[in-house]
Amino acid sequence: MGLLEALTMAADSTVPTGGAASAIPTMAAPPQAVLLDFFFPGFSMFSNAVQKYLHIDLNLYIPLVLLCGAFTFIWRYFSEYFWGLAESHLMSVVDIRTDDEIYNMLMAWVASQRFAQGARRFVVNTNLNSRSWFLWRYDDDDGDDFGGDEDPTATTDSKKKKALAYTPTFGSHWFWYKNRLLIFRRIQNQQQASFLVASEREEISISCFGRNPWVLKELLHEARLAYLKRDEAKTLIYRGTTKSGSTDATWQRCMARTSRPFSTVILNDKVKTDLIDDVTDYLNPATRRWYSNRGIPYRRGYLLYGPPGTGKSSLSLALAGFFKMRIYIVSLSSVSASEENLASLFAELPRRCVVLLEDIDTAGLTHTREDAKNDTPSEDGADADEPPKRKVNKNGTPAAPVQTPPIGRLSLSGLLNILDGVASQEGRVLIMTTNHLEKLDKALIRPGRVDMIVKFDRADSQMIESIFRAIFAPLEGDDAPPSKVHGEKVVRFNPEDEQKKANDAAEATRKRDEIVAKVERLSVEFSAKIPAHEFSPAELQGYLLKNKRKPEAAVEGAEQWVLDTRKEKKEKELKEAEDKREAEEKAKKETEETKEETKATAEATATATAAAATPAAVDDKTKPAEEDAAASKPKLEVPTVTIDAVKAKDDVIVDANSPGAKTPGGDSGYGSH
Ligand SMILES: Nc1ncnc2c1ncn2[C@@H]1O[C@H](COP(=O)(O)OP(=O)(O)OP(=O)(O)O)[C@@H](O)[C@H]1O
Repeated sequence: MGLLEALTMAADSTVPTGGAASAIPTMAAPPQAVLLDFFFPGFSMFSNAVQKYLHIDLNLYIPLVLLCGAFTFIWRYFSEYFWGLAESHLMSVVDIRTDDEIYNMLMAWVASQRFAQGARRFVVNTNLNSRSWFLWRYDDDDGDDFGGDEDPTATTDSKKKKALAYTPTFGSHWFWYKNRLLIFRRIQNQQQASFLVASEREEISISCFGRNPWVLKELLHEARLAYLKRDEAKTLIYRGTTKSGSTDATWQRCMARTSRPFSTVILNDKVKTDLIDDVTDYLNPATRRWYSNRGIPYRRGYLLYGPPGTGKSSLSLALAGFFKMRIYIVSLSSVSASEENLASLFAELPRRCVVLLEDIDTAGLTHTREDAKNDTPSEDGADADEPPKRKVNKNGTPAAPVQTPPIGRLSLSGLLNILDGVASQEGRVLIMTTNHLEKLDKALIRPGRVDMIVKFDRADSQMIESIFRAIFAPLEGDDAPPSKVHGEKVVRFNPEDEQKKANDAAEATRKRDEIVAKVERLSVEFSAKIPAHEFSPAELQGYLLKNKRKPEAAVEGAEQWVLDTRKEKKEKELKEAEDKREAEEKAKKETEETKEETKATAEATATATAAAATPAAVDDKTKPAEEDAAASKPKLEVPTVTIDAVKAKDDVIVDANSPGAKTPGGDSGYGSH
């Protein structure tokens, strides 16, 4: 017999169909059964069935069940209470914020621990970092290495990127660290805003027994060091941006690039050495003391100027990589570069870093706010907020026509305040870049703000040769043997193999020397075909990269490339000039149209005002005959309508003050008029 049938029969036996009789079993049922039936509908039916077929009286066990429930409840309540007491009085706890970089550091550390890898329930990620957007590292050159498992099916190249990281799931996880028992707790906070993704809603803490939190601090320190070690050979790049949907500016970590060696930036050797020496001296702790003893602000500024694509940004990145500093980049021509934003960005800068201010010749800095309002560019492009002596034309040349910046954008005085003001962090290396040195105000590049100016130029013949060599000369690691494939057998020592390896190495060196000699010869040929000081290194690099495995083809096609590029540039210039002319004409036309519209509106308003004043001022007898004629015309013309509207409005005002008077729009007085 099925359970369902048994239940039905039991129900039939306890619930007779008769009217008054149906009340008997219910009344006979013990009060505890009634109570249980109330909380668990159908319980008495179930217990009757059990008693009938299994001969077990569940009613006997009810007190036991209730006792267990009460005990569990009390246990939970008291354990939570005592645990809370213990936590607040006998334990040390560190809470980790998910919107801070320490979250990334700690999670990377946790993922590499045995307790995390052995967890039976865990969270798996390919990217461990906080989903808080400004900590999100979406563009790292190399994937993160968490010490997680590699995907055996992945190709060798993508293996690192696809590494999986395992972290314990929500709850408390106990582990040993330096012979101390610690608890890693991960809680999902449901009360936070629902639009936040899971990892933003989580709360993380680590606790230890004892009132001294030294072990927690040591753990955090270790996690931080391990995290920074991973980025050691990289240059961390931060960009100043505004959060989407907000006006607050903040630094967004956008990349961790393998540091660019200084040697790969082609520049006069002396300039490079001077620059490195200068920065080395500046970063020396003794120099800092020297500055502070003399009350001189401890800052150093560099100005890199030259045409686009000549290596200004590359040098800044190489410099940051060389000195193992983070680089913080803001483009002053970006929409978000307002005075407020820049001030808050500068206030957030760390103590030791490189700040790269790109495009400082941007419109707002060669053009004052006052000018922007009046739309009358200053004679020399200097800031009106500056003392008059700065307004004198600096180099005797007429200032280049400047774009009017939108009101509220960065002004020169604003930038100077930020660079010198309290918000500007001492100890940073400031690099400013521009394509137009002549546009800059002297105040911006005076010593103290800019201590060294480096000129970048289009490639001369030596640079052309160097660029050619940089692209085609074989470098260490260019053709490295493929890394060991998963599961490959370990090769045992064999003298014959060793001899073969030595021969191969000698052969490779000979071949390499041959290639170097060939590239050397071709670089001279290439340089002879490219006119000096006409093309930027970026343009040359672009051309050579198209033939990166065919140096001979690159040399062969050089003359044709020069002709094509010249033609292209000419066409581009013509098109730009044409576009500019069209834009100017359009703007002029629009201005004229606006002027005409304004004039027409002014005339209409004047006529309306005059007409409104006429009835009071003019005597009935002297009313011109045409006015009568006009009154008989249908009221369709614009000025007439305006007059009526004005009159009607006047009536409304008068009416509103005289009780009982009617207002236009019917008896109610409400409506549109
Ligand atoms: N002097 C140089 N040495 C080596 N590479 C260079 C040099 N100049 C330019 N390049 C190459 O050209 C590209 C663009 O260079 P980069 O961005 O540094 O130029 P830039 O002067 O900062 O340009 P812009 O003024 O437009 O910002 C890079 O890929 C870089 O490798």
